[in-house]
Amino acid sequence: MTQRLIIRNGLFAQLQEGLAQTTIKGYMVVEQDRIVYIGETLPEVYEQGEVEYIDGKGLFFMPGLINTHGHAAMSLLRGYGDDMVLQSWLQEKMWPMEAKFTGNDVYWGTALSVIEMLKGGTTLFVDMYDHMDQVAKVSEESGIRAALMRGAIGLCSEDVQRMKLNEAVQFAKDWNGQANGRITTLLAPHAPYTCPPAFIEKFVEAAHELDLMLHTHMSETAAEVEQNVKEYGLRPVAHLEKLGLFSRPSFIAHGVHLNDEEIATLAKHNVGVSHNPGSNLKLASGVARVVDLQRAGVVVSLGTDGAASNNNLDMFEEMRLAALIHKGVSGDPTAVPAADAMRMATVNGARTLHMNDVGLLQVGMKADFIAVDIDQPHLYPHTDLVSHMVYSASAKDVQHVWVDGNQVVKNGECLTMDEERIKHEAEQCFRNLLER
Ligand SMILES: CSC[C@H]1O[C@@H](n2cnc3c(O)ncnc32)[C@H](O)[C@@H]1O
Ligand SMILES: [Zn+2]
Repeated sequence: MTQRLIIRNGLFAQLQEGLAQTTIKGYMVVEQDRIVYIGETLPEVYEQGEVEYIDGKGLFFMPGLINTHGHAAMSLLRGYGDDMVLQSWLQEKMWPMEAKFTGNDVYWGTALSVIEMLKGGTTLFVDMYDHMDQVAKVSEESGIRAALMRGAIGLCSEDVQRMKLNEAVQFAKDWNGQANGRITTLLAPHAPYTCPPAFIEKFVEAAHELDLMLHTHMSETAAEVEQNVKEYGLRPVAHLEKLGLFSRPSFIAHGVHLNDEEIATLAKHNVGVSHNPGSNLKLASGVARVVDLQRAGVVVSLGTDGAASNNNLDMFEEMRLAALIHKGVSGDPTAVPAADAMRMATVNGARTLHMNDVGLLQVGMKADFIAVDIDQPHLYPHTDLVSHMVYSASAKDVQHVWVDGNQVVKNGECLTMDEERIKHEAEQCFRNLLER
């Protein structure tokens, strides 16, 4: 028997570039894990057999948000190191605490982030961390879609580097395609300033062998660019290009400090950029050249980074920041219009990850979508709902969430995770970390 869901009286976001309208009023039909119909009227054939109906009145349906860069377990360190620049934040606050993290800490920290993300409308998240089996386990149990990788910092002996590479490869092999295809794996040398060139080359080699994408932090701060030039005689883009990183499908996090030539190189190799405006502002790293990147043809998506540098995982806030700051820095009010910001948080995330069946409400796509409660004072009048999602809404307005055709959030409550238990365990983990 086909499991069919029909949403009627709904307003559905249409973000395909070049379309005249940004919403359709009417019906959406989902069968199993796919969208099979969207339109103003409902063909009779869909009403036959067993059907679950949802009344979409007062709801705005849009693709699930795609968070293309983060470290979920870092939610345990939210508020632990505020108001610092990247290098001292990492060296003085994050790394000493992370060195004490166990698998149990990563499990509960990740669960805390995943429930925040699901309740806030994120249906696919990218995660780079350690103890990745725990991250995969949370992803499998919660029903979220995930692109996961063991991040490797190479500031250690060659033996430890080898161990980290093996772990990264083993994790990628074990989990790729698991959870009914909801988990995808990648490889991730952490950054050019934490990974010696030979170590990065080994990741590139492994990515070729296993046919995996690569992801890394790059050009986040001016100091990092300067250090790269001093150490290797090249800016980070040329350095990573020389090491072959862009010979694989890849995307970088941040890309704040890029010159014109570097932007052209990223475009040439089809390297995506995960723009993390909240984290870049909080760590005082700067503002990425998003308009120039887009003009050059680079796919720009949005990420939150970890909750310790953001300090939440609200992708609505990232859309709003992206739409606002580039107007501010350019003096051009047309920079990053609302529909562009929403594309960055949805379909561009999918393109960044080379996934062609998520990110849009379109026939044939996976049923990863969310319903936002638009019957709220801050979302009236219903002039332009795409504009409202970017400039006025927040994670708190998300009412229902589906991933892979399964409802995971209903009336604002996560159906797949035990919120009270997660909050309790995460608090315990943090207290225990302080004492260890
Ligand atoms: C090796 S796992 C990931 C590693 O990345 C660190 N991290 C978190 N946020 C950032 C950032 O903005 N730039 C660089 N590195 C970051 C995190 O603390 C983990 O150690
Ligand atoms: Zn990061």
